[in-house]
Amino acid sequence: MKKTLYDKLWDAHVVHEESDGTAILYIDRHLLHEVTSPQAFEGLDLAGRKLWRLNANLAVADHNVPTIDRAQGITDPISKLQVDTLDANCEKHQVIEFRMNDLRQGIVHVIGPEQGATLPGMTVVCGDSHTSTHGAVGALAFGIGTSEVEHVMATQTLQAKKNKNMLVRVEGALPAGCTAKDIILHIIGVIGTAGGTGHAIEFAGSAIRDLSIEGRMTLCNMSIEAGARSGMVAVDQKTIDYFVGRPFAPSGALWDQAVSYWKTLHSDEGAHFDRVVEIDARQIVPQVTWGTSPEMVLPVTGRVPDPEREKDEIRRSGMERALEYMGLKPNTAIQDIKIDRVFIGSCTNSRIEDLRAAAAVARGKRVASNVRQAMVVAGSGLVKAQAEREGLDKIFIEAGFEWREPGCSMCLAMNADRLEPGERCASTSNRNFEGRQGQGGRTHLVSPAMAAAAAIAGHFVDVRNFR
Ligand SMILES: CC(C)[C@H](C(=O)O)[C@@H](O)C(=O)O
Ligand code: SF4
Repeated sequence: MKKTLYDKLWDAHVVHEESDGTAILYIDRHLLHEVTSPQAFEGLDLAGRKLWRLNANLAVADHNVPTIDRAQGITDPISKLQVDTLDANCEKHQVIEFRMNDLRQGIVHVIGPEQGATLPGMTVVCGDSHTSTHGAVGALAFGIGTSEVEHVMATQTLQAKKNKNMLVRVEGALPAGCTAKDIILHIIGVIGTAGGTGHAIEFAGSAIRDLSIEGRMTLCNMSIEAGARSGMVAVDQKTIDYFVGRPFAPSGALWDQAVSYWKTLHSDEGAHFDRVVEIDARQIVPQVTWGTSPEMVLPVTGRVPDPEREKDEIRRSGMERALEYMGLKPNTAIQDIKIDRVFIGSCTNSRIEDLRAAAAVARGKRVASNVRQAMVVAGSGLVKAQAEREGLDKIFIEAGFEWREPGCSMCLAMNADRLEPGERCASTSNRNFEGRQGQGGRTHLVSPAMAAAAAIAGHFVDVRNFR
C-alpha cells in the first residue's frame, strides 16, 4: 500500500491499536519546559514512579526566563518559582536540563533540532502546542497536555488517534522579499485557523523544497495556527546535512543506518490524502495580520477590511470586534499603520537565518523615533553566539535595537517583556490573540525582514521595495 509520510511515521510507532482506532504510540523524544511539567512531575512523585526512559527526555526553561540581567537571577517571584521548580524536578529525576545560564539554553522548539535531540523519523512530544515545529525535519511532532506529559514520563507512550492526511502543496518560486513566514500566513489566510482541524499536514512542492530547514520550521511551527496539531516536511538532502555533527545525533555506523532510514521518510508517489490544498508561491506578497486571529491577514499592499462589506453576520461582528480591539479604522492602508514596538523572536522566527534577514534590513539604518522599543531575542544561546560571530548584534545595536538573552520573551509575555495597553507591535511570533503580548497590547504578525523594516520606517512597509 502507498503511504504518506504521516502514515509511515505513525505505523512505525504504533505499539497497540484497538478496533476503534485508539492507539498506543511509542514516543522517541520528550521535551519539557517549566510551564506544563510541574503537575506531571508531582503526579509521578505521588505515584512513586520514575521516568521510564530517562535519556529520551530533555528539559529547558524558556517561557519565564528574563531576557536581560540574568546574572541577577529571576526577580519576578512567579517566574522564579516556575523555573526553580523545573530545576529541582530535573535534578531529582536526573533529567537532562539546559539551565538558564547554559549556552545551550533557549526556546524548547529551537534547541530540540539544534541539538539533534529531534531527528527525522522520531515521534516528538512536548507539553506545548508549537511542538509541530519539529515536523520540519520529517518527524511526527505534536503538543500534548500536562496529564499526557505525565503519561509519557511514566510509560514512554501516549494514547492517540490517527488524524486524516492533508497535503498543502506550494509550487513555484517564492518572490524576493517573501519568506517561510509569508507562506504560512498566506496559507492560514486561505484555509483559515480551522482549515487543518483533524488533519496532519504535510507541506510539499517546489517552494517548500527550496526552503532551508529553518524556514521549514517556521512553516511547521504555525501548523497549529492552521488548526492541525502536526505539520511535516519530507526528508531530503538538506535535512540530512542539517544534522551532521549535532550533539545528540548519531555518528559512525549508526549515522549511516539512520540516514538510510531517513531517506525513506517521504510520501509514496500516489499516496492518498484526504484533503489537498494547492498554493501558488509566485502570488505570495509579504503578509501582515490586521486582527486578533492569524487568519485575519492581508498582503502588505492591502487595506484593513470594512465590516460593512461582509455579508456573513458572525464574520462581520468578529471583524468589528477585532477592529475595535486593534484600534483600526476600516479601509486604512496597511502601510499607514504606525507601530510603537517591535519584537523579533519566538520559536517561529528566532533562528539564525531570521536574524540575518532582519539584520540585512536594519544595517546602517536607525529605528524610527516613534518606535519606543525594538527587541531582538535569539531563540537560543547558540543562535545568539552565532549571530555575534557574524556581527549581527552590532548591526542591531547600532540601529537602536535591543539585543536580548534567549527565551520566549514577548511572544506571550510570561516574563517582564510585554506590551502596555494600547501599544501596537510588529511581531515575528505566531499568535495575535487579544492580550497575547500583554493586556490590551495589539499584535501584528510579520516576517523578520518585515518587522525590521517596520522598525526603521515606524509603520508597516513593503520590504520588497524598502531601501
Ligand atoms: C505555555 C504553553 C503551554 C503554550 C503552548 O502550548 O503553546 C505557549 O507556548 C504558547 O505559545 O501559547
Ligand atoms: S516562543 Fe511563543 S509560541 Fe513558542 S513556545 Fe514560547 S510562548 Fe509558545
